[in-house]
Amino acid sequence: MLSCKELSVDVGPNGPRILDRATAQFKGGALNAVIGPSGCGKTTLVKAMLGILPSEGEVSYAGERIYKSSDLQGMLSFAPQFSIAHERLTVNEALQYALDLCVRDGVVKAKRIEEILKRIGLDEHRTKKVGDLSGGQLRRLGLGLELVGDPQCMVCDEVTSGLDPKSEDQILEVLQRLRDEQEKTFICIIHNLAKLEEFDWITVVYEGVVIFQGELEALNRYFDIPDALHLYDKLNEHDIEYWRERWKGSDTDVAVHSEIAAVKAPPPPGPIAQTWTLLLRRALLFKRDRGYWLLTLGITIGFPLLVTIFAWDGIPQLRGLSMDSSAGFMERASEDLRYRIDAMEMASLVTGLILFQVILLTLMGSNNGAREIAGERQLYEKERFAGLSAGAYASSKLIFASSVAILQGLWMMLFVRYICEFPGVASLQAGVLVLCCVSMTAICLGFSAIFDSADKASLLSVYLVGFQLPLSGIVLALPEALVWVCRPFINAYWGWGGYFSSMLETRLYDAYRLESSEWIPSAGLSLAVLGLHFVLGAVMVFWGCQQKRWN
Ligand SMILES: Nc1ncnc2c1ncn2[C@@H]1O[C@H](COP(=O)(O)OP(=O)(O)OP(=O)(O)O)[C@@H](O)[C@H]1O
Repeated sequence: MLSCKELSVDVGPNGPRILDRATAQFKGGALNAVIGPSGCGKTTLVKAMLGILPSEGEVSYAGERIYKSSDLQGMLSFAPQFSIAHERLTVNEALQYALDLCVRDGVVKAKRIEEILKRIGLDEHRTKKVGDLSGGQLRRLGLGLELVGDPQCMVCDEVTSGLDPKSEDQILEVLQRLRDEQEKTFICIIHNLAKLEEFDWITVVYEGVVIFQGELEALNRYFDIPDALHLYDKLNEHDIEYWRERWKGSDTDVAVHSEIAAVKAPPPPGPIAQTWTLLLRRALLFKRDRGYWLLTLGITIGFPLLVTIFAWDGIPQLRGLSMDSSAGFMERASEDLRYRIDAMEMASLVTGLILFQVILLTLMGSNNGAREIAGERQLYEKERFAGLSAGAYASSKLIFASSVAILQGLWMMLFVRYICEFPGVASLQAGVLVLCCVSMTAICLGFSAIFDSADKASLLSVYLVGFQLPLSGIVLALPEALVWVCRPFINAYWGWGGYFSSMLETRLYDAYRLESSEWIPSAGLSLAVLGLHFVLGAVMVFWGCQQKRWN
């Protein structure tokens, strides 16, 4: 079934070799165990075979060479060390969404979900939230999630580790029944050597090298031990070179299994159907995550309120200045010193208020995007391995986060404009504020797709927001040489400029011009630059989602 030849994994170009010329063959329609002391390279071996880790050497499945993970799609599934599913979904929902991402045919899906629930013994727990399951139930759900695509072969990393004996037996029973009734192949990394008699074929890995393959009896004979529990003591008696050479020179024939033909499941649904499924699941998870939606709602409503609080004292004068530009205004301003000072103060208040709106929108953008992908990266990697398209995933994240950002930008514009009676072209202001929030959301989503840790992505997003004010050069003067190095990348500058330009035909704009003659970008240019920021963010999201980020 699955086999590898001279497979090696190095950590980085000059790093240590953590898998060294491993050669192994796993048995089809059987329970295969992979054992070895902790840290010996079991996970590395299976991940290298599945194309999850870059490696040198050959991998084959049913006699066909495998070059990348996607070559195994529809034939093999992988259950990583820690079962992963969204904690806020019920067992039924987790399985249903996994099926929707993996299987096209509605009748097959309805039948399969019932079969899986019964097989993994979670039928009566189908309405329980994943987060409320016990360790054993969680592992069984993990298995159920691997079964949705009906793969011929399943690789399970420590599917029984850390479980009580009863739960361990339950899981092994599920695997054995699947082997006997459906000829499924399992390759399981296990730690409990007392359970080896339940397995048909055993692979021993030691210090990154495969040093034995065979049945339990042959293992006991080969290592000259009374039972498998003595294996690790025996391994310690010699160094790795001894064991490597002994296995190389041994006449044990591992090519004993007749090759089973590959069976490939039908292709998964197309990217549009997968995007739709992911959007539905994201909306449900958003609704269930009370803390997150309360925070999002809180900042969406609270931030515009904050802006108007800061505007409060100046609102009466603001209203006086906000009418359309009328003839004689400039003349009057230049004659009347008092009026001129008032106008300049108003212009500086408005500058601050616009900047404040824009900065708060970038903060909302960082909240929308920074944790979105990195926070569920392992789940995504697992679903991608099972057939989820990276493009569908990236699109669903962009659509969902941008929808939230559009609402936030619109609400900020409407609320502040109404309370402060800001003049200017409403559609331009809405466009600029919405795009400010959406583009920052996309950039932070990009960080979330590029970095493997949600904390790193959040930290970078917070720094980016923190630098908006000083690097925009609006309130604090930037050194001349830096102005046009920084500004093209500073969301807040274009948000501010675009908004200010929407007031071109008003007294406020003229009042600002009394104080400053600096160039202000037009609303059109600002919208174009913010649009480019969004495109950059979207490219980062698509590129980041294409990369492999397994733990
Ligand atoms: N990215 C990495 N960088 C450096 N060392 C690594 C990396 N990944 C794994 N290793 C090292 O390679 C060795 C094999 O790791 P692996 O996870 O394959 O072991 P394992 O046998 O599955 O361990 P366990 O049974 O404890 O899960 C370990 O010493 C581990 O520290």
